[in-house]
Amino acid sequence: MTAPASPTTARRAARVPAAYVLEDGRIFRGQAYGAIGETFGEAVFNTGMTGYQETLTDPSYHRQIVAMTAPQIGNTGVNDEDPESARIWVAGYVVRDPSRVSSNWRAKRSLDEELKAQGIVGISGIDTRALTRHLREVGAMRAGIFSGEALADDATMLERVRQAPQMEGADLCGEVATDEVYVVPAVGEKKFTVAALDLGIKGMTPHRMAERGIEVHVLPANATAEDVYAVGDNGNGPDGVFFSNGPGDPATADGQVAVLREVLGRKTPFFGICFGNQLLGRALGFGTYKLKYGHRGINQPVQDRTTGKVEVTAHNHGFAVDAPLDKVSETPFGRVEVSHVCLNDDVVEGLQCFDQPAFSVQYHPEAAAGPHDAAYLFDRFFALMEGQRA
Ligand SMILES: NC(=O)CC[C@H](N)C(=O)O
Repeated sequence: MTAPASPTTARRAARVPAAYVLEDGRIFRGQAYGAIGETFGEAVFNTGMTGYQETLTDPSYHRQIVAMTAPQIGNTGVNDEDPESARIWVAGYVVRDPSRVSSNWRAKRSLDEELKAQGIVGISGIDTRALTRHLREVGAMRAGIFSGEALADDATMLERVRQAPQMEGADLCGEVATDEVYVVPAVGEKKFTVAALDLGIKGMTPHRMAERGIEVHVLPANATAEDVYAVGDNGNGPDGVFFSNGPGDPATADGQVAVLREVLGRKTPFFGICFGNQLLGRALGFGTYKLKYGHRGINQPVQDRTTGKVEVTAHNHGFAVDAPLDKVSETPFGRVEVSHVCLNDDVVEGLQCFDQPAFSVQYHPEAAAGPHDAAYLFDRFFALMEGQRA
């Protein structure tokens, strides 16, 4: 009779080799984590030390393979309260050291189990510092994770990665948004009604509005201006319009830009977050461009140029608005200023219209996960609607 395997031996036996293959030929080898198989997406990294559940379930990560720079992931397991949507959206997951123990009073299962249950292919045991430095130097690019039967010789895997679609030019918000309209009721007395275009909305966003007395009607990504103005009491249309975060290249979202131009033309109060900021930029006539490796994390310094204050903020974006920082721009919808800027790299992080009740930010005031410094932006939206009603 053989002695029972020690936990260490059992773990070793369970290890399945895996490879993380980048489009430029760099290969990291590790072990399968989560589901076994193959997956493709854009290689990006997230610097959050916490909030992995919110990251995994953020629809903006659709078609991206996310590497966590925090060395150990999974410590608090998975609960049923923190997801930002009904499923995990990342195309693949890359970690250094998966926690062997889930320890939290809210934990229902381990992260490994959750990744497996949702069929998310991941890899662990790779040098995520070297990976991140590489992506910072060379830029975000296509990648693939291969394990089990999918693990092949390097040339074959590389060829498969190079056949995957690029993020630039990808029109993805329709793939993650709701098909049906739904309503998030105001908490307490209802003060305003907002039509929110779901381009990949995170659950916390309507919640932040609802807790301020706003009833939020969440509309599919392909909603028309007519659909937007059908929201609200007595046929008067909504008190405000909101455009959410979302995956893909904002340059592809022509339909939504056309809707937004109609909203601006009617001077309805508007607030946009992330993808919504990029679309406000486009509606005003600015371009958007792909950043070298993007901003993804929960401690990015942003300056609110109207108050001079610096906020520590949550980010998840790979594209940005191309607007001048040093002057007020004249646009078909009046004067506009860059209201917020990232202090790491001077990327546009917010737009403020002067002749329109409209503004937007590139980062995440809903803070899920992340610091709450930017919560005042929901109050600004509320105040805009109050001003319009007065
Ligand atoms: N979180 C978002 O809304 C991301 C917007 C866009 N997909 C980008 O990567 O820049």
